[in-house]
Amino acid sequence: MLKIQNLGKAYGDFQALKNITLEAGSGEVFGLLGANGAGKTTLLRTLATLLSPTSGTASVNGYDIVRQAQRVRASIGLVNGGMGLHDRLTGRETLRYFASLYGMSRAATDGRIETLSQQLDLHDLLDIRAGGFSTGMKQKIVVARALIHDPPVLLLDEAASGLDVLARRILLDLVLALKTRERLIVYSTHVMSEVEELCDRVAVIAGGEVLKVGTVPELVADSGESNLERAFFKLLSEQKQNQHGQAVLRG
Ligand SMILES: Nc1ncnc2c1ncn2[C@@H]1O[C@H](COP(=O)(O)OP(=O)(O)OP(=O)(O)O)[C@@H](O)[C@H]1O
Repeated sequence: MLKIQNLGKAYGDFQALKNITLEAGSGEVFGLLGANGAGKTTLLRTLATLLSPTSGTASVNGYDIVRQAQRVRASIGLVNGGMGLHDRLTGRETLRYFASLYGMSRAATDGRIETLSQQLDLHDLLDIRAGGFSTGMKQKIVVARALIHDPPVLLLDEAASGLDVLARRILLDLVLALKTRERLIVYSTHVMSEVEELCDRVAVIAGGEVLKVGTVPELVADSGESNLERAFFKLLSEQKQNQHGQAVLRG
């Protein structure tokens, strides 16, 4: 479902992603765990074909992110921090508008809205204008909007950041509700508890590199530490020591 091989992305001289190699399959919630600036957004935006890689390859749902960008876009839903809702449109109008961008018929759209409404409990907000939504309601419609075309891959980039405690709970419950055998969910965050609750496997990312991939229990056990946060910081300090060692060797 997702295959990334030696993917690199440079902004000018700055290498934001370095040789990322990862695989994830349908049915998984796959976490990208990293501090601010680790490269999570760059990676997700590259997979979403919004940025071009400068080296390596990746495929999403079997489609190459460079050569088959249109097909990749049809295969993904992307949720990032920004809500970007139009205050004057109701929930239903928002979803219909996005469905029209995907070329969906009215019948297919209304069927899909009904399915999403049941899955994500949207009943209360379909016929209210977004201007009157709570943050939690907005979050629900933003996730529904990303899923209107029923993509097999959902990319969530720090989707819970900036949400109040209630909206955050709604988002995490949505992710759990959306987990099906047919769908891959990639969930980027810097929050350990979100990874512990949601993710089947996680890639720890720092300085544009993947430091380790595994389940939370595997990462904790391999580190010899007592929890994910400690395991995470140990990986980061090992990376720093390696970089320091390499710098010394280079003289
Ligand atoms: N357009 C850009 N030009 C130059 N450098 C950039 C650009 N976008 C991001 N960067 C740099 O690339 C690195 C990775 O940024 P990125 O936003 O991908 O990280 P992140 O893990 O998503 O962090 P955050 O959660 O803060 O967004 C950072 O050092 C950032 O400053």
